[in-house]
Amino acid sequence: MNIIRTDIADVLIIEPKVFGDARGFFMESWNQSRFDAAVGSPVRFVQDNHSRSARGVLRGLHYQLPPHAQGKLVRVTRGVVFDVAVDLRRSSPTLGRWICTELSADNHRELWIPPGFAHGFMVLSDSADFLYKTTDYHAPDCEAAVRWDDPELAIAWPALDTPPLLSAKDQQAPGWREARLFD
Ligand SMILES: Cc1cn([C@H]2C[C@H](O)[C@@H](COP(=O)(O)OP(=O)(O)O[C@H]3O[C@@H](C)C(=O)[C@@H](O)[C@H]3O)O2)c(=O)[nH]c1=O
Repeated sequence: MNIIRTDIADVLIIEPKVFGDARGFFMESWNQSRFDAAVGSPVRFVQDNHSRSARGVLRGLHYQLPPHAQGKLVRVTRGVVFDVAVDLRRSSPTLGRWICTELSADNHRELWIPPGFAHGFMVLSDSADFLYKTTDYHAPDCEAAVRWDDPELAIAWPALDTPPLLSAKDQQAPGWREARLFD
């Protein structure tokens, strides 16, 4: 597997080794010892999630606060998404900065987003299956969100021909200035 360090410390792009043959392909989508070595410390995942979304759906920007902050290892098994992680760590030199990458069934890329980040994605294909592992359980009382289009964050979302489709919750998400940060 190939590890790409990003401009934000601790956020990693992972490219698994893909073995293609006449039948199709094989890859290890997660290998604990290699993954832990790349991250530099042991990571314990407790939940696997799968969502399906149509073109133009935007989910985000989401996070859970302590004591149920989540690290997420995210990937796409059908379609293409534009994926974003925003640094919410108060003491980080990159607080308020974001990184983005395209994740697709074809590029097999995975993104490791440690605890302390908001995460979201926009679907660029007709449909996308989004799979991710999390380091803590879903805890509705700890859920938080930041507006996807906050002007201060200025995330360079791809332009689509229609406005993105958001959940009611995401339409009411607070702006960056009101966002709860991680100490
Ligand atoms: C996230 C989650 C949701 N749910 C339920 C709650 C709700 O009824 C339904 C849909 O939830 P949401 O609208 O929050 O789903 P969604 O907007 O897909 O939320 C996800 O968005 C991406 C960007 C993330 O980073 C994830 O951590 C998660 O927040 O699923 C669970 O049961 N377990 C979970 O872990």
